[in-house]
Amino acid sequence: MSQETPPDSDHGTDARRIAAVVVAAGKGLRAGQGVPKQFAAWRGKPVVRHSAEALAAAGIGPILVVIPRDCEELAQTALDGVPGVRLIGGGETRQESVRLGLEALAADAPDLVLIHDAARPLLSGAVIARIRDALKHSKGVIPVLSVVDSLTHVSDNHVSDNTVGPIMGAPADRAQLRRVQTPQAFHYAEILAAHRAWEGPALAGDDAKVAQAWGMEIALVEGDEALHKLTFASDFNAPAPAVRVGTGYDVHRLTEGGELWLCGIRIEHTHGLSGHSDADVAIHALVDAMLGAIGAGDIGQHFPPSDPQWRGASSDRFLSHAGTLVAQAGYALGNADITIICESPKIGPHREAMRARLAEILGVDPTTISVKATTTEKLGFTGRSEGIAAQAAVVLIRT
Ligand SMILES: Nc1ccn([C@@H]2O[C@H](COP(=O)(O)OP(=O)(O)OP(=O)(O)O)[C@@H](O)[C@H]2O)c(=O)n1
Ligand SMILES: C[C@](O)(CO)[C@H](O)COP(=O)(O)O
Repeated sequence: MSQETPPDSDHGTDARRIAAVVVAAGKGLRAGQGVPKQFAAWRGKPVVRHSAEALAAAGIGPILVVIPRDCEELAQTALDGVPGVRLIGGGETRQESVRLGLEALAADAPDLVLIHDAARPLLSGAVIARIRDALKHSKGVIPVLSVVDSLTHVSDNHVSDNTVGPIMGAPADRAQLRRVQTPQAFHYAEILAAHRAWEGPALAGDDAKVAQAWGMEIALVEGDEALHKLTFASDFNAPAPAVRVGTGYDVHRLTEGGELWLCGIRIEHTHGLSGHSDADVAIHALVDAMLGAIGAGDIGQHFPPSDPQWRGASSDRFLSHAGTLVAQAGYALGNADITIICESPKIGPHREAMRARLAEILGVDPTTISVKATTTEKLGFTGRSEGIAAQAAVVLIRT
């Protein structure tokens, strides 16, 4: 394996087609969840949905999710609505499940493929970006973490002969060891050939081993402690963070005539805000802050402006959807602080009605919500009354 590759900054320029295989065909027995662990709820949604959404958000597709052959209904429910997902039956071992997933991509072969364990839900955009950067220079890339503890062989719950280090009794050289994670990424044609050719043990370990046996050199990038593989029941009891924070910002253009909606109430004014929905800029900023706090993307992902069903829609619906997602993720609104930036109308006379309306939509006490306003001293687009901007910050408390 080669040395850890530093990320570069222009991974966005790689135009090669990149797909994903998410292996979710294990039994997940050690987790003891009643259903295979990848379909059990974890931090507000099924385990497998976390990484499928992260891959979709990174523009990766199709996403082949390899599932146990008797779990189609569970998998469909768990992954409902995630863009680019396709389901396929898996095999007896992880290696077989990976190979079946790769074979299923062959009819419309991508250039690159990410192979990921469904059991590793916290897949960040930063890890995906590091892997994609390294793929510009390498045919195979895996995320790894350093080893900080000593390693030993055991037998009958006692330390046994040391076969880890080079010398009897000597500690293993941790500088030469790494903990291996997924996604592991490869040139598609080559990893498919490697899996087809694999004649090693049924429990291959990981795809890097299969690729290495086939003669591929594998580059390393920094992994992520959060990308931990959920394995035992205790992994499902671990509490989510007690507090989460999100921010949102939005702008809409003022046009003569039309309706002006702010914080869910209609305000009489010479101008209205234009947009695909009712253009309630303050609610949109608040929705983005709430979605941001639970890592659920942004308002455009949930209600695409290109979708005609949201034309003229009341933003109340967006806010109540964000409230539902926050509750599903296991959080409640601690407080929200909204600032509306405009020369006119004056917000003060409407402030209490706005707080009451937002509180009503979210089912919270109005004291939870603050609505403030400021001008920009006639400077900029808000100063020239060309548009209204709003920003919001929220704190969510674990329920
Ligand atoms: N035949 C198999 C075995 C495993 N996996 C997947 O490979 C990943 C890593 O496997 P592991 O965490 O060991 O899961 P299980 O084998 O399901 O767990 P257990 O040993 O507790 O039953 C998981 O996402 C799992 O669903 C798979 O797709 N097909
Ligand atoms: C691929 C892997 O996640 C790398 O750490 C790991 O090997 C998969 O777990 P398994 O228990 O070996 O299936």
